[in-house]
Amino acid sequence: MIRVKELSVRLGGREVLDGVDVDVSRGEWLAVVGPNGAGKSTLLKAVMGVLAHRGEVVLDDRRGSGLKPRERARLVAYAPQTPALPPDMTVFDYALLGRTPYIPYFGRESRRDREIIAGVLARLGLTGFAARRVGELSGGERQRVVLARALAQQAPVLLLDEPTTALDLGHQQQVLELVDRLRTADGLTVITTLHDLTLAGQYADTLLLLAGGRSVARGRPAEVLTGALVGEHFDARVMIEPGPGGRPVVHLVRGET
Ligand SMILES: Nc1ncnc2c1ncn2[C@@H]1O[C@H](COP(=O)(O)OP(=O)(O)OP(=O)(O)O)[C@@H](O)[C@H]1O
Repeated sequence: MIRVKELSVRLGGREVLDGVDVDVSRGEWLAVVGPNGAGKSTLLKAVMGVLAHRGEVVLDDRRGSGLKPRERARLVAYAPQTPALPPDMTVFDYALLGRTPYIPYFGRESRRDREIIAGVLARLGLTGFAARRVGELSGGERQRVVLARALAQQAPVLLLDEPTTALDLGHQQQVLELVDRLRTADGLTVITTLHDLTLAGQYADTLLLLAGGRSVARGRPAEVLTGALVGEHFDARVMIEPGPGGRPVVHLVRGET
């Protein structure tokens, strides 16, 4: 579904991604993990086609560079880490922007578009927020609204940049479970960046560990979340043990005092 070959991105005179390969099958969930500045967001932006890059991005057998904006928006939905939100827009109208690729030029949204938005808001626990202005929301509420816009696109590929950072424990679980349900029910292909390594290991099929713009490990959660790899690339002292379903749980270990 997504094939990335030899992807390199140069920003500020520096290679921030350097020859990265990614293969994600239809219905697969890939979590991109790595330390701050590793290039995770850059990878998502390049796959989304909003950053100049070298190398090849193929989405559903089509070269990413050949897609027109509306075609791309029907194929890939992207929820950025820190989007600029128009503060006076209502939650409903902001989520409705996700339907733009389906609304005719100079046309209006259909009743079906409005039903889809109502459904997405309900699934994210946002029904009561529909008439609120996005500038008046908390960080976690805003994050769910950004996700609502992406889900409203009903694209077969979902790129989520740190979808849970501002969310409390329950909402983290709600959002990741929802993405997982959509993936299994509708066959969505998902790439998320995630700082929480335990969550990444619990939900994703495959992990890609980036460090310094390069791919340093790729595989099943237990193959990537090892003490050696996490210790080396995050410069962290951790204890890793098998959790639910044998998937690893990563604990930070306090140093000697
Ligand atoms: N517009 C830019 N100009 C110059 N350098 C940039 C630009 N955007 C990003 N970078 C640099 O590229 C590197 C990769 O950034 P990126 O946002 O992809 O990292 P990340 O892995 O997502 O980090 P984090 O975990 O902190 O979100 C960083 O060193 C960053 O400073």
